[in-house]
Amino acid sequence: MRIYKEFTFEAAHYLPSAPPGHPNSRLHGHSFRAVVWLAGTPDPETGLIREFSEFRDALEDARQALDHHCLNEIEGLAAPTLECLTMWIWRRLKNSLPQIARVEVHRDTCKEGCVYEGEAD
Ligand SMILES: Nc1nc2c(c(=O)[nH]1)N=C([C@H](O)[C@H](O)COP(=O)(O)OP(=O)(O)OP(=O)(O)O)CN2
Ligand SMILES: [Zn+2]
Repeated sequence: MRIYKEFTFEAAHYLPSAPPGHPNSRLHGHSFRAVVWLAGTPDPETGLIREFSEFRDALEDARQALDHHCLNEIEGLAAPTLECLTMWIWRRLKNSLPQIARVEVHRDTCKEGCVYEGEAD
C-alpha cells in the first residue's frame, strides 16, 4: 500500500550541457510539482503508514531548500534536470522518510516529468 503527498516550488535554473546560445543555457524559471510516495503496511493500532502532518513537515524541508532558489547553486544539483531533481529529493528525504518508494517531479506547463524509485541508491 502507498500514500502520497505533493508540494510545489518555483525555481530558476540553466542547463550547463546546453550549447552556448541555446535558451536552455540561459537562466530561466519553471513551476515544479513534486509527488512523494511512501510504501508500507498500516500500523495495526494507528491505521497509519505515516501521519500526514509528519510527512508534510519532512517535505517542507525539501521545499524550502528548492523554492525561489537557483537550482544550479544547490549542492548536488549542478546539472538541475528533472532526472537529477528526483534523485536529489529522494536523497534529501530518505532519512526522515525511510518508507520512501517513489518521487515524481512534474513540470506541468511543459507537460513533462520524471519518476524515480530508488534505482540508483
Ligand atoms: N530529459 C530532460 N530534458 C530536458 C530537461 C530535463 O530536465 N530533462 N530540461 C530542459 C529545460 O529545463 C527546459 O527549460 C525545458 O524546456 P521545454 O521542455 O522545451 O519546456 P518549455 O520551454 O516549453 O517550458 P516553459 O516553462 O513553457 O518555458 C530541457 N530538456
Ligand atoms: Zn528549464
